[in-house]
Amino acid sequence: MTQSLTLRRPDDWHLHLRDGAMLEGVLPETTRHFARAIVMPNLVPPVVTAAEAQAYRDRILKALPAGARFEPLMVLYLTETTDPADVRAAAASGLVTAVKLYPAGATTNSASGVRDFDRVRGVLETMAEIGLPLCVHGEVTDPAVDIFDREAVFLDRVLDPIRRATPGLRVVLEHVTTREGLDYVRGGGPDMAGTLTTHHLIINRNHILAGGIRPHYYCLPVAKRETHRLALRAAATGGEACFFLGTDSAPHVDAAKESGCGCAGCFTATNTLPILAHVFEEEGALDRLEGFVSLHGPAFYRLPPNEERITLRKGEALALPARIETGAGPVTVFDPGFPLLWHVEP
Ligand SMILES: NC(=O)N[C@@H](CC(=O)O)C(=O)O
Ligand SMILES: [Zn+2]
Ligand SMILES: [Zn+2]
Repeated sequence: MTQSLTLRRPDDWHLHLRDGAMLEGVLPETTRHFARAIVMPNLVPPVVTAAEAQAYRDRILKALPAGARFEPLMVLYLTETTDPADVRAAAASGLVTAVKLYPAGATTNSASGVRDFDRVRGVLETMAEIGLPLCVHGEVTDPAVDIFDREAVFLDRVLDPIRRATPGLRVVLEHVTTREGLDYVRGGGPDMAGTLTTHHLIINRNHILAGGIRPHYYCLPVAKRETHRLALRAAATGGEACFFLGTDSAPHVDAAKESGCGCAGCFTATNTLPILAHVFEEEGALDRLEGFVSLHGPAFYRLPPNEERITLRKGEALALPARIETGAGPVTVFDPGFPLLWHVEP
């Protein structure tokens, strides 16, 4: 029985760090285990221009805990007025690693996102030309579409037309939650990838709604039926290079989650690796964990994998805090519902 596992240091290909006191509070939770992260730009106001990405990057580096080696990979928030020349320059200088598409109104802080996809055609063509990936929040916002169907409908109505109109565009379908999404990524060829979150491997929609409403399990895209969760687990643990970890760790203070209109987002930075080791062990796939957390992502983003190693060891159940205290307020850590026997060696 495997009791310890050494891997290249992982990266997180979809992370929310926020800003200010929240950034300071959550950043150590990620830098403890991860070498790099794709940092989502949905701040208020959003990170739209290269100059804004540079300033945000500086704030992240300033907030790093002493001794931490961590590289934030910056992302521009795509708006209908984004300037293709600014995107081109930001990519050429190495400042940005991707551009993020939020359909306007789809999720937290997405009001400045895209309504009319014809208006971003020039930016997308530039990105296809220079090979800069587009990270996509894949849900339609049409109020007539049931919230559980919004990802599947997005593939047909929005993503497929965009990809057909923009040959060569490299796309990451973020936080895939459905079989339809998985199959779309699998069929998309070498320019298509998908990130999978930690929490969608653990919860289905019953966990949110049965026996009482659980605001800390509410995120977008919302968790789907059990059949989808099982398909996500198979994709994560199956060794397919088109799938890799993007935790979508999305901190909100408890008061904003435990509310009459609670915010979407699960905070998983603290315990993602112990949870994933548990899942991969359950699936008899511990030998594939390194691919999922440390190799497939860099390969898609055309970056070298990390040289540093971490060791996971199985032992006594971890006593992790149920919430972390930040200067912005307490943030509840995602509860996987089982004891965590794997821990990352310090
Ligand atoms: N995933 C979430 O439920 N929330 C994210 C936004 C997002 O990634 O869609 C957030 O910023 O809080
Ligand atoms: Zn999203
Ligand atoms: Zn996110």
